[in-house]
Amino acid sequence: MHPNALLELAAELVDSLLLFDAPADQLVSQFFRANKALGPRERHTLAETAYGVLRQRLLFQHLAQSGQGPMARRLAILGWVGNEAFLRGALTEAERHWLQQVQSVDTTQLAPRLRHNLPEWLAEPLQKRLGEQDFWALAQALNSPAPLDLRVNTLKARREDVLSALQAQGLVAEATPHSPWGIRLQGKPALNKVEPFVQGWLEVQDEGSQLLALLLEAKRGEMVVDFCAGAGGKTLALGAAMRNTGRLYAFDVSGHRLDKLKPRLARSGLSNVHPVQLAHERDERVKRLAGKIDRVLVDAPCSGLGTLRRNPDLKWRQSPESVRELQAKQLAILSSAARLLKPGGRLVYATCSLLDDENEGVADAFAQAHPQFQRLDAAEILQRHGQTEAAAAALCEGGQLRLWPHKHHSDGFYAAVWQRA
Ligand SMILES: C[S@@+](CC[C@H](N)C(=O)[O-])C[C@H]1O[C@@H](n2cnc3c(N)ncnc32)[C@H](O)[C@@H]1O
Repeated sequence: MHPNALLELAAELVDSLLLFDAPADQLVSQFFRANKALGPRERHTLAETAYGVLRQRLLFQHLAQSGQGPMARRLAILGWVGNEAFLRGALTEAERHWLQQVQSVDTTQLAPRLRHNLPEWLAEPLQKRLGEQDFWALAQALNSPAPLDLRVNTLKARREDVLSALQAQGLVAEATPHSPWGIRLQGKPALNKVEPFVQGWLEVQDEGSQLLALLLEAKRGEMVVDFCAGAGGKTLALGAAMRNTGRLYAFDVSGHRLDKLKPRLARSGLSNVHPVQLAHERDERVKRLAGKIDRVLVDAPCSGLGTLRRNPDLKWRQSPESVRELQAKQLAILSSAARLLKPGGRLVYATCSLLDDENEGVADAFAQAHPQFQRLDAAEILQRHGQTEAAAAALCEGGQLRLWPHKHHSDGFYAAVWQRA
């Protein structure tokens, strides 16, 4: 494709993402469906360029004030991820001159908001919690692309064997440091051409997300509920940990998300999973199972701000109001899900948010209202699964799992664990 045609498409995509009327990944998929002729390399350039603009939106909008022509084109030029010589082939003489000028701006001297590229309502609590040095390390990590993490389906394969199979295919793969099921791949190979993936030995899953499932320690033959199962990322990990025995309910209010679980279940070889669409968290089907369940995972709907490396649009689509609404929902779901547990049963509350309000805030409010639930130390659980005492402690704060992209190289995650007395 001619460089200018690709740049124009990038500008069109940037324009549509900046309306923020739907999640960026959905808009990108829609865009590719409407432009079927695009090859894999062109798709990569378009998606990464648009995501780059979302990540550094404040800086790029500031720098783009000086140029001419449509704003979206200027933003696409600034965010361009791909061959620079190719980009130059798309630029007019005036644009080349402008780009040279902006590239010489010393960005370290710009206002803080133009350097961290976070909305103030988000930057402020993070800065307060983490202190200057960690805050800037976090901001930098959040504005970088995430690695590709995979989880080995232990029902079908062992991690050592999968690593060898991936390396035999010429891929650079290594075991993740914390999850006993994880593999980190270098680059972004097309997984549908990777044999161990085709065989159902692997699922895409961030290492942190794997640790949330691990904290439940689901066992053979148990009754387990994944209360907010969505498309089943954690359900699949739990089903494999249960060695495909017992009964694993995958609850969710979204039929659309549960529909996405079904083909993944078929690939995984699991037959112990029962997807159930709930009307809401106090659904009759939840009440019928009250007191009967061994383990419940509540991977609550949240702001998703821990996944900004993958979903940079979320920082512009969330607000203090949306976080407040989520907090109330999280507490309602957790309180309802807790009723499912037998005495001695385990409850895990988890989010992929960075904010205390959605994490410790909700867990503390739940704990106060439910004295029959006793806290378990997440670090102790992780030590039972291959982490040294020091490594487990470094993943936790006050007995709760607290993963940060700049420290742990996973998405940001939180989890609290309780046992029903
Ligand atoms: C963080 S996502 C779950 C991701 C999923 N566990 C995974 O690993 O792929 C949260 C899910 O909660 C669901 N949800 C929202 N409100 C709910 C409710 N009242 N009861 C149960 N699930 C709910 C959403 O539909 C969404 O799929």
